[in-house]
Amino acid sequence: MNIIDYADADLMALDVAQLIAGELEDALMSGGRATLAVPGGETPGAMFDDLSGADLDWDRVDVMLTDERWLPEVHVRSNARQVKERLLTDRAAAARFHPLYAPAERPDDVLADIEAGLVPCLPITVALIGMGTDMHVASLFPGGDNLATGLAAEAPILVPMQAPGLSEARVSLTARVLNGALSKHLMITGNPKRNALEKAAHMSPEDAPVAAILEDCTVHWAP
Ligand SMILES: O=C1O[C@H](COP(=O)(O)O)[C@@H](O)[C@H](O)[C@H]1O
Repeated sequence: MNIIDYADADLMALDVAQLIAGELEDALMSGGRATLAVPGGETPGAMFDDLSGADLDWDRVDVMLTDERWLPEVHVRSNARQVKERLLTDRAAAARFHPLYAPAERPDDVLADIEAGLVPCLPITVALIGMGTDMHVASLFPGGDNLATGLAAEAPILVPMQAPGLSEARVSLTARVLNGALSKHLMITGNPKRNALEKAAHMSPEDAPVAAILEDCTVHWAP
């Protein structure tokens, strides 16, 4: 595993933002568009703050989430809400955002439409992925009802996901789509996640979904 250790989370945020900006800039040099996939949760906020001011042709960048909680964007737990408030500001406000949520009772009702909107943005140029201490990545949860589909070689772009203990339904990019990214970064903080990651490296993706995305992935860790 390629793990970069940082002295603290602020330094990690700054470095990851610079790395991602550089990778997007390289991709944009060919004249086309680039796609950035980002996680929700607590970990990426500071990195979003740093990346939002990067001097890039943001109007040629598509931004999508790795996963979403099935909640309207006004909800405090909405991953889209955080992306809009902390990443798509400053220069990055010019990027094109592709939400994974649409107003419908269940993800299944609108998933095909959301997937159709993502097709032109694939493959992902840079995927930043988050992980929980339970070893879930994106919303590929251990014990999730659609985990097998989310890990399958022929998986669709998105899977709906329900898992024990979750307070709402989820939608997630599948491991196939995350692994199709030209560059993959996993960003985690704290010893419990570090220990979980090291354990996961010897486990099956069915038990530790993060194991499905570790190949060719750079891990960034701060205490
Ligand atoms: O629920 C989620 O959790 C993971 C990890 O979040 P964190 O708060 O521990 O950083 C996140 O990567 C995912 O996008 C999110 O929906």
